[in-house]
Amino acid sequence: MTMRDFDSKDGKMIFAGMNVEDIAKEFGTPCYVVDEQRVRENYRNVYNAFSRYMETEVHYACKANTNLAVLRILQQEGAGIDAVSIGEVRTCLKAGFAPEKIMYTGVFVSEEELKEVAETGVLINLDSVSEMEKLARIKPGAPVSFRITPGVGSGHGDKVITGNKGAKFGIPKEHVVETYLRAQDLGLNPIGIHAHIGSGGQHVEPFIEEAEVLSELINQIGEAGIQLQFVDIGGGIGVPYRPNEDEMDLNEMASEVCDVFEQNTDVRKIILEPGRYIICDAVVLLTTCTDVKDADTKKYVGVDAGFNTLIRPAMYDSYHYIQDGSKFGKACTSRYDIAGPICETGDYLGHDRVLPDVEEGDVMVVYNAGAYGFSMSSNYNSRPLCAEVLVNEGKAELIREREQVDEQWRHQIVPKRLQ
Ligand SMILES: Cc1ncc(COP(=O)(O)O)c(C=O)c1O
Ligand SMILES: N[C@@H](CCCC[NH3+])C(=O)O
Repeated sequence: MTMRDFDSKDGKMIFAGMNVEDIAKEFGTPCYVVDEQRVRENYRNVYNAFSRYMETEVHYACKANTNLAVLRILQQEGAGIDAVSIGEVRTCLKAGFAPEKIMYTGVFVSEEELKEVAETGVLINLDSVSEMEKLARIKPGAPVSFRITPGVGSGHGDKVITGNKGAKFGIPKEHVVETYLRAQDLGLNPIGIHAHIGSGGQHVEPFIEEAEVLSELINQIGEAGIQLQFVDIGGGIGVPYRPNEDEMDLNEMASEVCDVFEQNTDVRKIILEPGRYIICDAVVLLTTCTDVKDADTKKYVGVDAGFNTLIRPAMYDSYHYIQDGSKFGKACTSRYDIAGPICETGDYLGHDRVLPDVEEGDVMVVYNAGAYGFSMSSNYNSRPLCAEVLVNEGKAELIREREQVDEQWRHQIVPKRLQ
């Protein structure tokens, strides 16, 4: 499979059965639009690929997108949750996830946050020795697992690789066994092991290497007298962002990774934490062309979404395919940079894109916008956070209202003497 693409009708793009221009007209732009059925399919793909081989739990990494409606859909599907903050834990509890379905994996966690998380009853996946010692005081006897640093990394760029030696995440693999024994001495109950090698990996091999490292550690921990109930290989499954890019073979990944655990360990339960794979291609960002500018050396399509709305191109130089949803399938005649309304030269959504003759008012569609799109958006330049819309069976519903400018003043205080 390659990148997901869409149908057209009368020159307009059809997303999940709806004309993107109609959605833009009804809800305004910029707005993120979620295809409910695709979220469900993506979840089922991961679950079905792995559950053929091992007892499987898919914990959606909700940092990718924490919209409550998206969380409800995944809760209905039977997903669990990977949460990184007390905010994410509370949001998922609000969405209806039972505490037993949520695993918390923080990094550099404050004692205050750890206490709050412990009170909710979710499983805590410890990231450091200090966090372990704190939790042993806060919640004696608590079941725990540990995030380990496997020395294997993979991802779409350096900024999102997490499993390499020296990374800020996890317990270095050389100290894993002593840490499990210490946890036991402190009265904690270690029941699992976890690693996450990075985000956006497109190759199976690093996941196999990760499984090999985890298997070796599971055995060493077993020899030290601690039998673990599950192995969690984290998230990181990439998706194609470019039209001809191939998808990583999920079935091959599942078969090879599970084979490593089955051949080498007694652990029969696997947890996965995909964020991107579940939500990325289920969402498009709609943004309206506000201006077409000829700037000597290049032409710009100016749009109403900048890096305040989608930061990935500016932050990681990430590629997002972009089409003119108002002239979908029409002959491409010009080359443009697509740039937003933020007062920074680095504010762009795409460089050098060949498109039909774009006109003001056209609805531009940014593909694969579901993962780390809205969840990384900001108020920079005092721009309100955008709307989110859910589409199902040809009907669109608002799932997040567009923020208003005055809502940005809510938490600010001007001292009396300055009033
Ligand atoms: C611990 C953990 N699990 C899962 C994920 C989800 O990663 P992805 O969205 O690439 O699947 C992340 C983010 O990189 C993470 O830090
Ligand atoms: N935010 C990154 C992925 C990192 C995930 C969190 N560890 C992205 O947009 O690709």
